[in-house]
Amino acid sequence: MLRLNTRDPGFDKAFRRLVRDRRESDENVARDVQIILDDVRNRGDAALAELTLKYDGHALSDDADWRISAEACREAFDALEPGLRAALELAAQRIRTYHEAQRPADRDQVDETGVRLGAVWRAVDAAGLYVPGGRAAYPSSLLMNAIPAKVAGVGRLVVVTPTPKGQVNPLVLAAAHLAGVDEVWRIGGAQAVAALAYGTARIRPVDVITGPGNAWVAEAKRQLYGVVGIDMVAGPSEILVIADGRNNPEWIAADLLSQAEHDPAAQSILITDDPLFADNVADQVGVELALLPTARTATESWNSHGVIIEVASLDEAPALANALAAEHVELAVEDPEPLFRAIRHAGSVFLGRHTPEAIGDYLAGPNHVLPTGRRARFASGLSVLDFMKRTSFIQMDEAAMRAIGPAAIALAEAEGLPAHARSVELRLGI
Ligand SMILES: NC(=O)c1ccc[n+]([C@@H]2O[C@H](COP(=O)([O-])OP(=O)(O)OC[C@H]3O[C@@H](n4cnc5c(N)ncnc54)[C@H](O)[C@@H]3O)[C@@H](O)[C@H]2O)c1
Ligand SMILES: N[C@H](CO)Cc1c[nH]c[nH+]1
Ligand SMILES: [Zn+2]
Repeated sequence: MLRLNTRDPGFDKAFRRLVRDRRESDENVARDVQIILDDVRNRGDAALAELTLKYDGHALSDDADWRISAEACREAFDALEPGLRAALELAAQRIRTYHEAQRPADRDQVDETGVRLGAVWRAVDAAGLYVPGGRAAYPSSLLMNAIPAKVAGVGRLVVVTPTPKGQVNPLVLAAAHLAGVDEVWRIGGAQAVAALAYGTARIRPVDVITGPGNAWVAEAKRQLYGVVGIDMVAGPSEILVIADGRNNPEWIAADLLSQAEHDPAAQSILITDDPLFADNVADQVGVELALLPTARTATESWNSHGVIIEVASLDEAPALANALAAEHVELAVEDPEPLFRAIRHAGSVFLGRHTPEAIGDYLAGPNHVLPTGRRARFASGLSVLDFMKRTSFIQMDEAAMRAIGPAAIALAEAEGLPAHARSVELRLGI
């Protein structure tokens, strides 16, 4: 864990390094991913089977090894223990309600020159939904992917999720049934993203790939953008907690570890104006790590990427947070509003002492698939719009052409494109 103090002379340099380390993508991962993508593109299912055996220890032999049937998903849902079923249904209902409000409106208007113009929104035909499953299984990510896709009106929803050592997570299947997913394939990592993008003999390609994953998954999506659409790059989790000294250190330590336990590459950062509180949180992290079943991953993450930054005043925090542009930002203070107004770059913000990030992971309503690696500077969390695209339209009559056509002719001639000019002139009888 790295301890910094904004009053130290070396702070600016150390902070710049911290920011730079988050921005740079790992060259080794990029190279390995490119090899995997090429392999799946060239050899299709044979490459998928080899890579799945290599990385997941799962043999893809008969059909049931490849794909989970709709019936198996329904059976998993029917077999759910009532408490878990109620929790899953509550999460689905809250996520659906939140995302239904994101449905965009079409535009259709006639302007003052008589030109009709506007835009219509249409869903993509097929979406590939990545549901992580390496270290842990993520039924919550299935809901976060599939529900906005359904709300958008996507015709074909294709889930890919790894089943390490052949172990299928029943809650993922139950969530697939609840959300109305069409296909569930037992593949993961960069190879699954490649299969969705290029298609194979077994798997038909999709138009857009969404969802979170580890460094290999995130890099695969990044490299395949253009072959398919993607939501954004949602890689190893990050949390930045801005907390004053009046918090319970146990709560804040748990919040930091809630993201550290996802991945050794995850990052947890605390910014506080109280040095004693900083010490207490650091101690508490040690205490909680000793009790955590996920301690191995969380310890690696905290030791390699954990940071505590002491500031003279919390007024310094927004500038630091904006430079880090973290996936999640918690504002653990009495009145979070002034800090919230100053946070410009964050995937999602959690306001006040009683709003732990983990509640957003499961069922608050907003999407938990969020940009990482400082991409919150330009990207947003997954939404209904990621499954849709906008087609603009224009309709003219003769009068409208007389009003704006001559300007088009002038511009076409200025660009040296006479066929463009001619196509307008003819309609003006020139
Ligand atoms: N940003 C977000 O919105 C968000 C949301 C949820 C989860 N996450 C992140 O999702 C990730 C889940 O990771 P996970 O590993 O548990 O599951 P995962 O499904 O993302 O990755 C597992 C796959 O990674 C591939 N892989 C593992 N090691 C590899 C290697 N050395 N070379 C090539 N491929 C390799 C394998 O193919 C394996 O199937 C975590 O990083 C978590 O923080 C992010
Ligand atoms: N924190 C993750 C996003 O970075 C989402 C998640 C799912 N389950 C638990 N957490
Ligand atoms: Zn989480």
